[in-house]
Amino acid sequence: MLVTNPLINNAAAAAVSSTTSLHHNNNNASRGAFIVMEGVDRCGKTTQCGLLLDQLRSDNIPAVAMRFPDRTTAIGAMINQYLTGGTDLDDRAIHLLFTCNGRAIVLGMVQQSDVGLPAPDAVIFLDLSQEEAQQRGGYGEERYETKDLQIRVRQRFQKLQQLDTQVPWHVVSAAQSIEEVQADISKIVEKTMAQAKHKKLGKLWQEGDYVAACMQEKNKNNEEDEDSEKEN
Ligand SMILES: Cc1cn([C@H]2C[C@H](O)[C@@H](COP(=O)(O)OP(=O)(O)O)O2)c(=O)[nH]c1=O
Repeated sequence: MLVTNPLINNAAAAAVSSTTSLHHNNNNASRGAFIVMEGVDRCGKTTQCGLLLDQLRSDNIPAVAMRFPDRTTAIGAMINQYLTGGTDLDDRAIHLLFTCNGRAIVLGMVQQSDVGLPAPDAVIFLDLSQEEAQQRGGYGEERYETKDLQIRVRQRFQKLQQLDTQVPWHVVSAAQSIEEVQADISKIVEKTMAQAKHKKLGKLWQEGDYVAACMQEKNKNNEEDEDSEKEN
């Protein structure tokens, strides 16, 4: 979910899985806030974004939601075909389609294609274990909704959170009741909107962060390779 200036409609979140977003423009403020809601499939992004949108509007705060991938565009239709199993695509090709559609898919070198996109004022990460997500409705219908992949997605999110020195990440337990998650999100959104008024909107993966992230990723991969060689 994003809460943002309405001029920005190509917001990006550097992560796997669908992102629901919300744009907000408060006339009394210099600008609105841009907030990304993330998490594994079925953690509750769509539900919580809808609740937040209703709440902001009932408080007379203009807000707009955006969803990634946006399956209504021509590129979104190609992503949809891939996710629902209709077509096969090379990993790099699907990554670029996600980027063109407004978001990224994995860490490391592929971050390059997202450098310079608007950076969120906050990321709200709805944290849910794979076991709990699997018990929720509709799980397993799409290509990425497999146990192993979703476990890796959650680990990648945790890594991304450590690498992201630019954007504040807020981890909310999505295993709570809908009302408890909603209350946690409300507090974060309120604080983020107040802070965003006085801040310039940043750009995603500025060169320094990007290079640092790639180096960390490369070192980690080398360590993992060495560990698996020792095990073999
Ligand atoms: C928010 C929430 C959703 N659900 C269910 C409703 C939906 O059938 C399913 C997925 O919710 P949804 O909001 O669509 O998740 P996402 O957008 O992250 O994929 O989970 C719960 O069981 N408990 C919850 O607390």
